Amino acid sequence: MSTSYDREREVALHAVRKAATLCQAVQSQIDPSVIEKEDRTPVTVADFGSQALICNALREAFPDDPIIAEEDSSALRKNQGVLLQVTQQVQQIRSGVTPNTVCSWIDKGNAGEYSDRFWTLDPIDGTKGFVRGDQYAIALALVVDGVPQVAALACPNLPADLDDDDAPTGQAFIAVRGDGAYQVSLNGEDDSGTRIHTSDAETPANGRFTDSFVSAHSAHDMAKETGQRLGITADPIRMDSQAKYAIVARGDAEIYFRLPRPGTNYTEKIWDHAAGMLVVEMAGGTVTDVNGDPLDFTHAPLLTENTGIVATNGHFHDQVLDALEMD
Ligand SMILES: Nc1ncnc2c1ncn2[C@@H]1O[C@H](COP(=O)(O)O)[C@@H](OP(=O)(O)O)[C@H]1O
Ligand SMILES: [Mg+2]
Ligand SMILES: [Mg+2]
Ligand SMILES: [Mg+2]
Repeated sequence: MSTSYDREREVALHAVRKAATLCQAVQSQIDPSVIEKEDRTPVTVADFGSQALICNALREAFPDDPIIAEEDSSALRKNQGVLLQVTQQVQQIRSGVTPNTVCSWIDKGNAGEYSDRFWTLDPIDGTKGFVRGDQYAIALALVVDGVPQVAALACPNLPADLDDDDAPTGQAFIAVRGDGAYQVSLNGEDDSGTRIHTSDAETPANGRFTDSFVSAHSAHDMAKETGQRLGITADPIRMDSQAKYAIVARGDAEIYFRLPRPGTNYTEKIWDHAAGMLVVEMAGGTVTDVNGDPLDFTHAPLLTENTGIVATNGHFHDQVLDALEMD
């Protein structure tokens, strides 16, 4: 029996659109008040505000669904000035909300561990890009029995056409397993959007690959050498956030490499990949780790069974894995 996820799709799209409005308002300010977390990574007013709005929207629509999200309110409760800023931003969309309620909405995202049906949320993916004024994403996915089924990926700074400087920016990517992937204007009223497909290139040669803007997040040298072995001559498209999955899904690049840096053993987080992976798969692409294994979401919040990520247009995935020459 197939399950319809129409309501989940609608709620997810609406929630990421509202969160994007908040993020755009914060990004237009000069100082987005960065806090450093205990792991020394940055978080901003917009990360917290986005998580509060989306968790509340999910709480209202699906009160029984756990949410595994990146942020929690502990750093915020210790910083009343920033909490006030977050509350003011959330009030632009949900008037009258108090700081305490904002914190409780954020912490609705702290389900922490795997269950048969849960949402996973990255309220801002690519916070470093967000702070720089570059690409970032708001990434929400519903995972059922360990498999992402619904994805809403908002990319507020992504142009409709990467090669056109005048193209309008602000896209959302929506995918439901078995039902294709769609690009929807972030700021418009149309919820259906346009179906997207990965590139139809049958060989990687002369294609393009994308990897992280931040060299600490993925081995740039290894990606470049692998690209050269595959006959790719174009410069990599270095970009923050799951916007990388989006550009593979709509055919602007053939490959996304996220390669572990030698000597490090970082474990990827589910919210950095669940939504993007589903968008690529439903656009015709393939996503595995560097060993060719499928991403395993049953160890949420971490992808403990996987090492690195490779996403391709789906036409030469094995060839790309072979070229990686991982030992
Ligand atoms: N050493 C590391 N290796 C790989 N990914 C890392 C990392 N340190 C942090 N990250 C993750 O990389 C994400 C950003 O990816 P990208 O470089 O593709 O934009 C971050 O998401 P957040 O920005 O949501 O914290 C964070 O979860
Ligand atoms: Mg982070
Ligand atoms: Mg992230
Ligand atoms: Mg984040």
